Amino acid sequence: MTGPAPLELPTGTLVEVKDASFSYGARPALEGVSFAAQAGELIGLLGPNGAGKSTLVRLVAGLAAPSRGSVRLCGLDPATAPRRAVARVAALVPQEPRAGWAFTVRESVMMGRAPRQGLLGLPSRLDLGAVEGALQACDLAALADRRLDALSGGERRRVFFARALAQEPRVLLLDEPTAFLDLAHQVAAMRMAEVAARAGLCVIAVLHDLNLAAASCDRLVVLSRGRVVAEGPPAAVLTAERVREVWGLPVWRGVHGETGAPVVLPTVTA
Ligand SMILES: Nc1ncnc2c1ncn2[C@@H]1O[C@H](COP(=O)(O)OP(=O)(O)OP(=O)(O)O)[C@@H](O)[C@H]1O
Repeated sequence: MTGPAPLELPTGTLVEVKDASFSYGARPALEGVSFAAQAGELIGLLGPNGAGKSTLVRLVAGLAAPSRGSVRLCGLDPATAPRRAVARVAALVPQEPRAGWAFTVRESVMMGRAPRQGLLGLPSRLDLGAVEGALQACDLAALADRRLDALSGGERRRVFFARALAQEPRVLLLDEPTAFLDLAHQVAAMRMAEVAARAGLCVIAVLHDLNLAAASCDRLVVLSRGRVVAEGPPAAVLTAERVREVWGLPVWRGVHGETGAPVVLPTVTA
């Protein structure tokens, strides 16, 4: 990665969710979920609509607290730790990030530095370097002075990714990083996630494209109705039986001739 490297790379388990449950009012969204994620791993979080993927990401980011069980993020309880402390270890790119449309790309990426800046918010050399590194890593240098409202949807998603990188997190949480992207940019987004993981970050990405997830991720975690129903390497997790069970869809399951990754294709049309 040409972007900013964390100063001290942690190793081992960075995210640990133990027996966590969460409900929105009376409606359970997660029930007894356990999983752990390590530094250097790219994990794909899969499951049908409403399975609880975004809710799990919100628990890991500390935006909600489990009603039962526990969540640890780099040794912190993310729901009760100071937000600045959480933001120094984890960056979340939500499905629909909030954005100030009048800001330029560079200014938006600089916002990722907020958890590391002093009270006056004046950018240091480190801040400027991190921002330039993130702009380069996300191929945004040529767009740096454009306003966000003058970008395409796909370009804007790259800005949010760059803002998260500029934050220099240990854990990168990506909620549907490939949504609304064309095929080439979907692949580019997953490549950026892979590069971040190879640089030592723990990357957890919510994904709907099973084939893209299988081609990119080290490990897949499948949620269904608020529970983890499978976890492991893509080839072990993405069987035709499991896809039929979890997504309710019969599929042909093959293996990519060049990469060896599993490939699934629906065998029925709507
Ligand atoms: N703010 C909310 N208030 C009430 N219920 C909610 C809220 N957000 C999510 N839910 C419910 O919680 C469950 C899990 O939702 P969640 O968004 O975590 O699923 P998801 O797997 O991310 O789905 P999708 O793939 O559609 O984004 C769903 O039944 C959803 O309707």
